[in-house]
Amino acid sequence: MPDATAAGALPPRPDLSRWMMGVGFLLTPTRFFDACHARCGDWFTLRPAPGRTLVVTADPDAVREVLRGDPDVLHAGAGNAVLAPVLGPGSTLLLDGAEHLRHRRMLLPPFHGDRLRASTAVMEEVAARHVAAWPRGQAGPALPRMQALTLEIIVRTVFGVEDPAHVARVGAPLRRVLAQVGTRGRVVALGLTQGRHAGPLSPWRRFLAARAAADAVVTEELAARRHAAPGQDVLSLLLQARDEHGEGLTDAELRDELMTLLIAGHETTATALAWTVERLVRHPDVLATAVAERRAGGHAYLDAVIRETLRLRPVVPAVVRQLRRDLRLGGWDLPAGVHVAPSIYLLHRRADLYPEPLAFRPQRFLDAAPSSSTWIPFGGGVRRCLGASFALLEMRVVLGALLDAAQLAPARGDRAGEGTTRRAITFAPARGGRIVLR
Ligand code: HEM
Repeated sequence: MPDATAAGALPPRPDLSRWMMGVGFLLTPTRFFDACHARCGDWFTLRPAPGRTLVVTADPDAVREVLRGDPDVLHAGAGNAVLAPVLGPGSTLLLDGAEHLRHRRMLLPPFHGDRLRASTAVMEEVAARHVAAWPRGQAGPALPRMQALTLEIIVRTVFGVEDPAHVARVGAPLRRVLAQVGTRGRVVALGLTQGRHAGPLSPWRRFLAARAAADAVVTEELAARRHAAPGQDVLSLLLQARDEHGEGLTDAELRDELMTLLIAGHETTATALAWTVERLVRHPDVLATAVAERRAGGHAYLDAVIRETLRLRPVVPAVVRQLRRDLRLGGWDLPAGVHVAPSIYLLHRRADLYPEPLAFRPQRFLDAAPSSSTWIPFGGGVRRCLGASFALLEMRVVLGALLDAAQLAPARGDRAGEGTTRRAITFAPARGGRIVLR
């Protein structure tokens, strides 16, 4: 659908310089969104790329309406089109309508109920082994360590493989794809060279080569599994899953879904874990309470720490929906084609929803469970992250293993909180969550 250009109907555009509009969005994203909010309030319009109109909102009523609205009018798949080069067109994240529901129904069961509980043993074993091997007494970023750990968990959960060499053979090409979008500079370079006919060393061509290598490994695993006896892993369950017409997913669809689960399923969780330790080492009282609770065998406070981190440092800063027809929202008549983006980042920082919103205070979530309309790090409605329960359990297990095995401290001279950097579509700690383990 062509994007809308009917500017008159749209919320204001922030009066920021062209440079700030382009570079701020990519390089200093939280400062950029704070500046837009300060200038325009809860609604503003951005043009992040030619022909793309993004209406950002932090208005709680509108956010609720968008997340719970008619999925045939509010297309999330079209809104996520930017992910297509990495995930492929058959990814749940990129589908809409009946096809989206068909895929989602088949993907959900492995990540819930008994199946989810069965994943705990893998999470515990991997977490304890990785944490034991992390260097002691030396400052370093938590993020790469968390990425290696969550990658092993998701590869083992999805493919049911245990042999370390096999896990590495599947995991390494996936990390190489993500490395292509892993820094601010690379995101900018990729955007500038995307789709252009350039030499083999151009960022876009290098990205395509990395993706082809990852594709090849996933396709190979898939082919091998089609001929093997089914196990309890996610791929075995997906191979057996059938829709209401008795049809399963094709190989091309399965490939894209596996890519989605592997990538969406570990990079986000690793970043959330890095933010959690970044926050914990700067709040010794919170850290001490979490350790004491762990020794007493509980996890309610640790869960609240995780929820508070996801509130204040959401890994995915916004969800996006493209309008398939004109829609009135928050008093604005938005034309079909526009992209509407409920801002998770701005919503979570509203003083009317969270008193003293910038304070890191896990207690908020001990007194009351998070509300599904004001705490939305996993999005919402029929598009809510289908790995949310998996991610929350994994975070509890990994942080628990960390608190059991080591004392956490901030790196020397590193008392101030870390800023935010953009890694592809995620917001990550600027220095990777630097900590020292003792
Ligand atoms: C802390 C970790 C995670 C965060 C913050 C996160 C966040 C999100 C968000 C914001 C969305 C979009 C929701 C919307 O548009 O309303 C999403 C969708 C999705 N996530 Fe996650 N996610 C995480 C972990 C995971 C894991 C572990 C998996 C898989 C094992 C996963 C798989 C997916 C999938 C398949 C979708 C698409 C759902 C759909 O469109 O129906 N995510 N996630």
